[in-house]
Amino acid sequence: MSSPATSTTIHLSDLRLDSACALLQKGDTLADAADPLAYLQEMIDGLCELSLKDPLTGLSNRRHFNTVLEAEVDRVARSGEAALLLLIDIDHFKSVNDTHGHSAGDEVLRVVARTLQGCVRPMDTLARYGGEEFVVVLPACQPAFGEAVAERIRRTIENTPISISPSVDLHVTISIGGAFALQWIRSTTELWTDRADQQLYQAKTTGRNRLCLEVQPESNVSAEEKNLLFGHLSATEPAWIDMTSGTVADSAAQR
Ligand SMILES: Nc1nc2c(ncn2[C@@H]2O[C@H](COP(=O)(O)OP(=O)(O)OP(=O)(O)O)[C@@H](O)[C@H]2O)c(=O)[nH]1
Repeated sequence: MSSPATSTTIHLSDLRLDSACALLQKGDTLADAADPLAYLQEMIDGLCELSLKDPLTGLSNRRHFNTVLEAEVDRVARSGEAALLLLIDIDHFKSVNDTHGHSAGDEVLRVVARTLQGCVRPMDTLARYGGEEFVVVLPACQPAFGEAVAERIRRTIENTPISISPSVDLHVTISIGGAFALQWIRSTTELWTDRADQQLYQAKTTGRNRLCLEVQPESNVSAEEKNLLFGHLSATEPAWIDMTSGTVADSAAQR
């Protein structure tokens, strides 16, 4: 990590908890900085970012993703809107590491992450779930749209060359498993993720480089029951935007 006396820029990739603690304990180091308050603020911002982001790819990390997914489960239970969860796993990634080395593997992960980010909407949350696995939650996502997006993601990765050296371009494929949230029902992030994971397993075992989406489960809640469950909320809730059509709708009319 560069000395604060010479530079106030935090290099996140260099930031380690022990070095951050050492800096905080060393009062004279901060006093030497050109602007100790700005330096400290920058360090706090950097630590916050570290706690939310995966350092290799810059995507959200699994912890942050779980928080977003919890909120989405709540939203779907209240609004009955469709939402899709996709688990995305690079096929035979171990052989990339084994054949080309770990740093080539890291580059593949960075390029896949960037490419995936380009395939989803700003309102979607994409994260690195671990190792060579990524996850994305798509709020306000009707089944036909979800399938089209997932297939576009699969095809885009397949067609993206990944340069790991001046003379070597790699192509990788991904398997995708997806499941829609249970509308009107307060489920859990674990159950939702498990359903998507079963689909990913299906995609892997039936040949890889494919997409398996669970058929969206029918809601058993009748219109009358929805009114009983949520009718009392409509008087206090503001109008909201239907993200699928872009129209502003009265929340009561959606139920
Ligand atoms: N370069 C690199 N490799 C990683 C990282 N995290 C996990 N891996 C590697 O990812 C590989 C995952 O291998 P497997 O779980 O066998 O999966 P796979 O080879 O993709 O096979 P399938 O998923 O069945 O298609 C392992 O070799 C891990 O070491 C990372 O951050 N960087």
